[in-house]
Formats: sequence, C-alpha cells, structure tokens
Amino acid sequence: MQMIASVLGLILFMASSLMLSSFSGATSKAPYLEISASQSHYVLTPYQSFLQNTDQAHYEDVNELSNSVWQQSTNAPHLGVNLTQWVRIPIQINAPKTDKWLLEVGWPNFSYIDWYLKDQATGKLIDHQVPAQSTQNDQLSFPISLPSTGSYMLYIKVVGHEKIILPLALKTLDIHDQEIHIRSLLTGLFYGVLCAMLFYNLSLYAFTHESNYGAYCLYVISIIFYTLSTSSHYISFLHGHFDWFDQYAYRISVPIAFLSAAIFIRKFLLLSERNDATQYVSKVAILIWTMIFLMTPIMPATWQIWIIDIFAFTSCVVGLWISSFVWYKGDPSGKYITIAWTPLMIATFVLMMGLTNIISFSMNLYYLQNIAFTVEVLLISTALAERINRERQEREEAQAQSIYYEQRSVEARQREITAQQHAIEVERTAKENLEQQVAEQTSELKLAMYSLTQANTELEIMSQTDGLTNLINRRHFDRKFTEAFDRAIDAKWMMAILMLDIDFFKKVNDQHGHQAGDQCLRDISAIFQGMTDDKCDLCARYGGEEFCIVLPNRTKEQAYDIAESIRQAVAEKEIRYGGEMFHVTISIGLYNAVPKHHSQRDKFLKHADEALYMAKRNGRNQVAS
Ligand SMILES: Nc1nc2c(ncn2[C@@H]2O[C@H](COP(=O)(O)OP(=O)(O)OP(=O)(O)O)[C@@H](O)[C@H]2O)c(=O)[nH]1
Repeated sequence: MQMIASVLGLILFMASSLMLSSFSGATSKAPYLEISASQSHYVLTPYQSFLQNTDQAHYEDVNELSNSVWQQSTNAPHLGVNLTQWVRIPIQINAPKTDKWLLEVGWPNFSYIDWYLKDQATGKLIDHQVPAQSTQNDQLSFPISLPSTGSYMLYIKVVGHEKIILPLALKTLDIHDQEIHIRSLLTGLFYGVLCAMLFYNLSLYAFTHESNYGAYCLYVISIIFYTLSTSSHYISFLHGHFDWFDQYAYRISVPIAFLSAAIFIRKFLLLSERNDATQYVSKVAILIWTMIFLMTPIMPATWQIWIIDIFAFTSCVVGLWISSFVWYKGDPSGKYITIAWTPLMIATFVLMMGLTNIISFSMNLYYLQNIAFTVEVLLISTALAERINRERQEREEAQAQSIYYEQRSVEARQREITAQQHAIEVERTAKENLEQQVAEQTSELKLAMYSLTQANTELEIMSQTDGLTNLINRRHFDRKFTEAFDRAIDAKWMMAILMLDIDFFKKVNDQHGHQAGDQCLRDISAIFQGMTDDKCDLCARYGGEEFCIVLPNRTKEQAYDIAESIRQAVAEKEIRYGGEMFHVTISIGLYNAVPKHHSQRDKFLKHADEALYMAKRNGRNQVAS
C-alpha cells in the first residue's frame, strides 16, 4: 500500500508542477504578440482569443464581430467538438529575422485550416490561405509570410470532426527544419521500437502459441493505432482518404487501446483466477471500454470524448492499483507491470490534464506519452520474457519433480515385484519342501502300510497255520472245509475225507522225548503236504497227533490210493532226532460221497472219524473206509 501511495503522490506532484508552470506562464503575458529580430519561435497561446461554438463560416462575418465576443484563453483553447472554430491573435511586427515563417498547429485532429492576416491600420487583408497548404513533410505546419513592420490581426479558422485544441506557434523555417529532423528521428525510433517488439512477440507467439504473447501483440498494435491517430503521422499518411475514419480515429483508437490493455493485464496477471476485487474491477474495465467502443457510431462526439477522458483518467489510476495490489500480494508479474506502467500512467495522466484544460496543452504531452509507451513496451516485453521463462523453469522443476516421483514409484514397484518374486520363491520352496515331506511321509506311510499288510498277512497266516507242522490249523480248516464243501455241492463233486492219526504216539514221546515227537509230527506233516495237491486239497492238523486231509473231486479209488500211499510213505519214513532213528505208522479213516447239502458237512467228518476208529480197532497202520 505504501507503494500505491508513493505512485499516486508522484502523479499528483507532476500534475501540480505542470499546473503551476502553466499558470505562472499565463500571468506574464502582454496584450499582443510582438515579433522582432530577437526570436525565431513564438508561442501564440497567451495572446489567443476565440469564438466558442460559433456557426460563423466566413472571414467577412467574423471580421464584423465586436471585440467583446472574443474570449481570451490562458491555455491552448479547447474549442469543443465538431464545429467551425475561429481564433485570432493580435501581432505587432517589428523587423523580424526573416519573412519565411511557419504557423504550427500543435493538434492533429482537424479537417482543414484557413488563416487570414489583417492589417489593423487599414483593416484590409494582406494575406490569406483558404485552405492553408501545409509544408510537404509536416501536415501541422503552414507557411505564412509576415510583413516587415506594423500591427496585424491573425485570424485562424479550424474545422474539425472531433475535439479541437489549438496550441499555436510561429517558427522560422530554419527552426522548424531543425525540429522536424529531430522529430522524425524520434518518431522513427518510437515506431521502430514498437514494430520490433510487435514482430518479436508475434514470432514468439507463432512459435510458442502462448496466449500472453498474442494479447501483448494486440496491445502493441493498439498503441501504434492510438499514437498514429493522435499525431500528425496519421494525417500525413491517411488523412483525406477515409472520411468516415477521419471522424472516428481518436474515438476508436483510445477505447481499443484501453480495452486491449485491460485484456492483456487481466491475462498476464491471471486476474480471472484471483478471488479478490481485481478480478471484478478488471472485468468491469473491459466491459466499460467495450461499451464505449461499441457506442462510437451512435454516441455524439462531445459526449463520447468526455466519457473517454473520464474513464481514461480512472483507468490509469485503477490499472496502477491492480498491478500494485498483485505485486503486494507476492506475484512478481505485478512488480514488472507496475514498473512498466508507472511512467505511462503518469504521462497519460498528465496528457489527460492537458486535454481537459487543467494544464496547458502542447503536443509535447503526446511525445511524453510516446516515450512512456516506448519504455513500457520494452519493460513489458522483458516482463513477458521473464514470466515465460519463470513458468518454463517452474514447468521444468515440476517435470523434474514428477520424474523424481515417477522414479521413486518405479523403484517402489521394483521393490514390490522383487518382494513378490521372493515371496513366490519362498512359497515355491515351501511347497516343494512340503510336497517332498508329503512324498516322504506318503512313502513312509506306504512302507508302513506295506509292513502292516505284511504283518497282517503274516499274522493271518500265523493265525491260520499250525506253528509246529506248518499245516493249516483246526479253526482255519473248518472255514476252508466249509467253502470246499459248498463248492463240491455246487459242482456235484465227489468229496473224500481222510482222518489220520499216529499210532501209539504216546510211546514215541515216552521213548524218544517230546522233542522227538515234535520232529515226528513235522516229518509226517511234510509227507502229507508232499503227497497232496496244495491248490485244491486241504491238509490240516486236526488235533494233537491227528490230521485231516480233504480231497475234492476224487473218486473213491483215487482217494484210497492217496491214503494208502501216504500211509506207506509214513511207515517207511525214517524219523531222526537227537542221534536216534525210529519209524511210526499211521491209521487212516476214509469217507467219500457226493455232498448234497450243507448240513451233511459234520456228518462227513464224523464218518471219516468212524472209519479211523475202525482202522485203529482193526490193528492200526491201515486205511479203513
Ligand atoms: N510230542 C508230542 N506229543 C503230543 C503232542 N500232542 C499230543 N501228544 C501226545 O500224543 C499222545 C496220544 O496218546 P493216546 O491218545 O493215548 O494215543 P496213542 O498213544 O497214540 O495210542 P493210539 O492212538 O491208540 O494208537 C499223548 O501222549 C500226547 O501227550 C504234541 O504236540 N507233541
């Protein structure tokens, strides 16, 4: 806020300085202009009087008017808008330096100018130009021939479409030529800088498509348009060719200049993104200048120029406030705009004071504004470059940061993948170990099951087998015999049963010992097994020294032969144990028949047992049936 106060203070200081200088100049004027050999340049303003809002068109009519209708002006007279204006200057000529003088009109916006030089002594016109012909290279200067001595009244008629201010001067041709060279040089420099900046930023816009460059180019074009319309250069090049445009040049160029400036500032300072008053103020400024521009064809020139002056004045202050506020809020772009705009705002402010008759107007105020424009265009161009460069750096930093985070993300992802791979590897290894353990345990289980099966088989065999003789035991025989019996019933086979008992076995035990008796049991059991078919015959230890042989599907003769063969083999068998050798005999009971029914099973055994008993009773060592 301090900065805003200092800027406003500076503006007021300059304005007051110019006003003071203007008023102080006005207080020392003489009633007429005295032209002598001492000076080459005379300002006519202090001696001018004018007819305001007159409709007089002819010199003859004006010449008839009394002195009282002529109004004295302390400054360059502001003669209103779109009217024929008359100004007169009393001149006392006393041997001037030369008779080659130029009447310079320091205001570009008029349609044409006439001048008349009247001899006050005779009342006759001694010279006049209708319309006045300007010099070749300066449309604002008109040759005028001054007599060598005498009192004269110079009448000037100006016809314009717009506001007319008439800062008049008389200059010798030499002075004018010197000034025109300097002015041409400065003008060339001014437009050269503007055009250079325009094409430079246009090329940047073409390459980067950065909209700030585009908006800035429009602004520079509007400045060129405005300065052309407010200077003699426009008149030099275009005046008279476009009548309609001649009338509206100033009224169009000023709104366009402020409008494009408002658009550029709003864009460059990103005001549309701000949540403060600058956003709305800039929008209102754009709206107002758009409306002023659009109203040009329909609004009376007097009103529009008055409105333009008011809002131009306001816009200068508001523009500086906005850029200063943005600067104060920390945006460096606000600083550059403030620095660039301050000289222009001051120059425009001063110009507006001249145009509104607060201070004395002269074309130098426009030249001051042109200088400020040049400084501003250069500074803003630099600010634009700085801004774009800063944004590029911010983008690069953001990109670098983005790449950094992306790399971090990739690394994190890589670590995640590695961890996942490690987890998969661990899982795979665990699975393999588990499978291996399961396989090993399965193998062990299979082995255990096989061993168990083996043990069960062995146990079953043991449970079915007589441990001494290795023949099937009585319990297993009962089951197997039942099966064989049923099979014989179904097949209608002959079923033979042999009941075998060792004769006088008690004696064997008694004589040779129980161990020898056991050996005897083993030997004759081996004979039974060797002489029967182990696939279909049953051979069992039926009791202590009693055995049973079942012979399925045998005739009685076949069974008998087997029984007799067994008996003989036993009898011939030499039983050796403990260095002793002895023989035993056996008695065999044979029963055979075709079984018809299950109930006959025990009967078959009983009959065989009875036959055995018979063999025992008949003397033993025989087969009975
Ligand atoms: N060594 C031995 N002797 C047994 C076994 N089982 C039974 N004995 C004996 O066999 C004998 C059977 O005798 P007995 O029933 O009197 O019959 P025997 O002496 O053979 O006379 P007969 O049958 O009438 O010819 C008994 O002395 C039993 O002790 C055995 O497993 N081993």
